[in-house]
Amino acid sequence: MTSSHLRHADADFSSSPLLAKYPRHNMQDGAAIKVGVLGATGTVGQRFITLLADHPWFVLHALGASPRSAGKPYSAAVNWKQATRVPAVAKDLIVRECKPEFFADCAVVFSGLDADVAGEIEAAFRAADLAVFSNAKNYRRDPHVPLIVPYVNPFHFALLPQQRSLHSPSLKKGFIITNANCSTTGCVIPVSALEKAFGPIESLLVTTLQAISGGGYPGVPSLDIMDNVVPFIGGEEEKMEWEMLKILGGITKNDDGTRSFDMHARTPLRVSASCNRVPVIDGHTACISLRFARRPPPSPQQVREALVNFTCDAQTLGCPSAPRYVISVHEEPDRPQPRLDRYYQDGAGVSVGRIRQCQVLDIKFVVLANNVSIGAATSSIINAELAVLKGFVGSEVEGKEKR
Ligand SMILES: NC(=O)C1=CN([C@@H]2O[C@H](COP(=O)(O)OP(=O)(O)OC[C@H]3O[C@@H](n4cnc5c(N)ncnc54)[C@H](OP(=O)(O)O)[C@@H]3O)[C@@H](O)[C@H]2O)C=CC1
Ligand SMILES: N[C@@H](CC(=O)OP(=O)(O)O)C(=O)O
Repeated sequence: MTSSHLRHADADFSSSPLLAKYPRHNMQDGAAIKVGVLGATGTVGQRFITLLADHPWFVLHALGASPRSAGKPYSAAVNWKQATRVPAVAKDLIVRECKPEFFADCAVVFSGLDADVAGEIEAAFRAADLAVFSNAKNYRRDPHVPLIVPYVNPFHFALLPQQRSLHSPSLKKGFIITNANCSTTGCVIPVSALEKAFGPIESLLVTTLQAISGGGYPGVPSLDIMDNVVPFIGGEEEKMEWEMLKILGGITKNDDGTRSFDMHARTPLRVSASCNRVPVIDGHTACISLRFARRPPPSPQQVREALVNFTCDAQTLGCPSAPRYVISVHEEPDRPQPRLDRYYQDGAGVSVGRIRQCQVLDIKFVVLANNVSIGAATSSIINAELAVLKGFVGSEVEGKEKR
């Protein structure tokens, strides 16, 4: 085991010819990349449809949902819950069953499938050599599947060639990439910014206040959540505790030439999470306290500056869905708040406030992230944009050579 640990520096695509092929502005007709959405009628699926309707590179080509919805035009199948109307590009598309043959022309397939069915369906799509970007939890722990938060660890794309070659039979274009649990995503973005600025974080305690939409539609019954807080979300705490380690962890090159995720190659972090459901429609809040490895730790003012100045590859490379600013830092003592801050950067950014000293660990603060946008659909879309820029989409060769 061991040897080199890959870091952000490995992800150098600044000279990629694909940047010239897929510029920031809209592409000419015919050059767009056809995409499909599985689970298109759900909470996350509807956010995909809204975001993809105006996407400069991707064009909606095929939609899938359960056999209950299949065969109907999208506008008839969906129980649309967005403030805007069903986009014209989607409303007349006939919803398909989630079978690879209906998506064969798609270079990218986004999945907002219910986790009860995502496992088998996503595996079938990958086996059909399709590139799948999933929101579901099923493959997040898979040792060959990158768990990517686009502002944090795009260098984990380096595992894709191995996923393709170890698949039986080996794949030319297909793979599965997952994004993280929505609460994990909101937390790991500021945490990675602090790690980048001040080095490893040793311990992290987090208490979440999670929106109802996190449970999909219709989710928690109104009589359970109105006038109430439910101090349990099945499986959520465990996911937050290990997902952060996989995301912040490194990649180890083994003696036999294969690569593995190594949770502790880059971080000594230990996480303890307490998760609560609250009567908020969208936007997960998390109260975080953490301890840095370095002594003395940074001051609250230094933490503030590091968060304000955070930038990432998705921005500098020109991913069209990357926000201009990733982290908004509030000085007001009563922010962030879900109702006021969940649409920061159209839901693609996160809001941080109440940065102060912690009397037990080092620093504490509050973070708010839109669970349906950066917590789900927006992350998948930016991951796909990064995959295009890295040459992993629609290409058998380029992705193997660029990392
Ligand atoms: N909501 C959120 O904030 C987040 C959700 N996620 C994850 O994203 C995924 C989707 O979540 P969400 O949108 O909230 O869930 P919803 O329950 O709102 O939507 C589920 C989707 O799956 C489809 N579906 C259900 N059964 C089948 C089947 N047998 N075959 C094919 N499709 C089926 C539904 O289609 P139909 O309408 O026809 O029943 C629907 O489109 C889940 O895995 C969830 O854990 C991840 C991060 C955040
Ligand atoms: N469980 C989260 C949303 C979600 O679906 O998470 P996951 O994709 O990790 O199962 C919530 O209820 O807010």
